[in-house]
Amino acid sequence: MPVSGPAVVEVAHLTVAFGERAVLRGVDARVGSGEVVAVMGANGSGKSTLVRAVLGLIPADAGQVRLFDTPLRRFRQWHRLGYVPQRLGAGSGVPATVAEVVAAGLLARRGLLRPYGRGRQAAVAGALAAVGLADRADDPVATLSGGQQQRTLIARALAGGPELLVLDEPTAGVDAASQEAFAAAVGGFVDGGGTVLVVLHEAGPLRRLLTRALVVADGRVVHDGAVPQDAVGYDHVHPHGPPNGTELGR
Ligand SMILES: Nc1ncnc2c1ncn2[C@@H]1O[C@H](COP(=O)(O)OP(=O)(O)OP(=O)(O)O)[C@@H](O)[C@H]1O
Repeated sequence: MPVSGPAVVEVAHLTVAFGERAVLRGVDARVGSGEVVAVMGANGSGKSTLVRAVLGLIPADAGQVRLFDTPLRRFRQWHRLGYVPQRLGAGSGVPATVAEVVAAGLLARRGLLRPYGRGRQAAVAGALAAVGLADRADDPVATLSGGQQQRTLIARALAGGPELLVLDEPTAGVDAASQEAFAAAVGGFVDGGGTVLVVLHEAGPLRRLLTRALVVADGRVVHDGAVPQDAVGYDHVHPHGPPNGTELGR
């Protein structure tokens, strides 16, 4: 693989267990500046756990995570990251508009943008335009389709002007129009020099943007390199190979 830019995410020997059950078993991974890296693998293989541990949302049992060359425990520059979780917490009961949800993405920028200032409004409008939802700004988010709600979350992540976007299965169950709008928004982010770490079942509309794929199986990275042609996962991932630590296609 070509050497990428300075490390944005570095993971070494990362181990996470829930109770007795090890879900990540010594994962090593690196995402360089400007890369668009997919994390692929079967249901339950540990993909979400990996990105959540990278973000410090769940504690690691062993190993190290560095973000922007800083150990996770000392990392404070959260405005440099945008995170889109698997889905909008449904049923929060808060009747927020699309613009309000997106504005929440600016909270990490507190102090840089005044609450109701023009800079803030422009950041919200720009992020909504990037995902093709400019005309829905004032609608309650609950009235949007699932795909449009997912785009709202991406706009929220983009609004703060992050350098790294972390996306967890952003296109799962999303209609084709939203998938294309999503791919265009990520493409614009990447063209502007952004770095992306994205959990995916299949490359789908992001394929042209992906620079590399990490395939996770049973808590280990079993492939780090070219993006697989087919949906990865299920039981056919490398069924005849050695049980762990092996790279596909070499
Ligand atoms: N908070 C938790 N407590 C206990 N077990 C968990 C927790 N989070 C995840 N797990 C378990 O860890 C394993 C890996 O889950 P994870 O969500 O990382 O998988 P995934 O590869 O992202 O799967 P999917 O493709 O279905 O989203 C699963 O067996 C899951 O049940």
